[in-house]
Amino acid sequence: MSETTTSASSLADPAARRALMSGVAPEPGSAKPDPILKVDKIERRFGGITAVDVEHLEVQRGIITALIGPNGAGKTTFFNLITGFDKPSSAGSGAHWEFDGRALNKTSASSVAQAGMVRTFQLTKSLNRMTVMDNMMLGAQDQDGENLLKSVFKPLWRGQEKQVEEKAKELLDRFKLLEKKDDYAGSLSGGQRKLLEMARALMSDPKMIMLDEPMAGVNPALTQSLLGHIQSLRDEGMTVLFVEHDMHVVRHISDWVVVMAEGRVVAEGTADTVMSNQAVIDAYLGAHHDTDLGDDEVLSESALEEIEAEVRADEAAHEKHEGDKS
Ligand SMILES: Nc1ncnc2c1ncn2[C@@H]1O[C@H](COP(=O)(O)OP(=O)(O)OP(=O)(O)O)[C@@H](O)[C@H]1O
Repeated sequence: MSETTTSASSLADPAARRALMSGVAPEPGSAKPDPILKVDKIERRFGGITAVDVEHLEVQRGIITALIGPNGAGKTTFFNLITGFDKPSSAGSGAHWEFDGRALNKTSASSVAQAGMVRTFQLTKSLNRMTVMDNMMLGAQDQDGENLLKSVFKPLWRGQEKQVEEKAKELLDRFKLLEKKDDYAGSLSGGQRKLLEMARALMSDPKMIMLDEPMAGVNPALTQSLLGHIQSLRDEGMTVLFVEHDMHVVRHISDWVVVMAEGRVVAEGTADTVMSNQAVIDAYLGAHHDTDLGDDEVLSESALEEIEAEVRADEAAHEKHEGDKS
């Protein structure tokens, strides 16, 4: 891990994170003490729709920032734009973004990844047909993976196949996937896929990891484990930016929340601050009335432990049943 990331590891202390962000104005586009990402005038139109229209946004280094907003708010398009997977309509007329002091607006997805800003990718059909290990090694050797992914990752580890394999094994071990390394990725459960997506993104030693809905399709037992992994990454000094619909998750792990609606940043602040903000409530109510803006109690440690115990008991019963049959 780079010096930049480890130097921030004092932020493993929640009090230090609160102190760091306490002076930041809870308003759209507010300045951060040490921003790792700064975005200016980034706009994306699709025909008559303005999907993204972000005037200014800063993401603080070393903490977990959630990007939330109703369906169609522009969150995924924004991710695509800043990671070089899409180009802003405002390119050439003021669109500018820099990561860790380096301008990225004219670079490719591959250069963005090399600069240390890496996003997770969902397992697509061709990735499902590859083993877990091959998913990790994508681009390291002549794998027939997705060309896009290959072009992003290959330059990062050219000529270092042996070390790359060791690193892949270490990460799979960390994410409890090592014994699945020769299984097809398509055979993994929803939660294991999310772990694999995260592990694969970490292959390139990013300074910031961007997760698009890390909890979607994850069963309750793995939710706890995934949340723990995300928090550990932050505690080791990595910056995390994630899109999530589940407000309980957002409340539970975010140090800072950015809210988008109709392409714009409409609010920023701690989870408590933004969820009591009228603009946020209006944005959600306008888009979908049934949104539960979250109550952290639901994700209390004891509730999660109970769920985990239930799932373990279920698994044990299932294994016993299978054993009795054979
Ligand atoms: N390739 C595209 N062509 C046309 N319109 C698009 C395209 N991609 C996104 N859009 C539109 O841009 C807007 C923002 O979409 P986007 O997927 O970024 O929102 P989102 O906040 O990620 O939504 P969700 O939470 O539902 O994933 C939507 O109106 C969407 O229909």
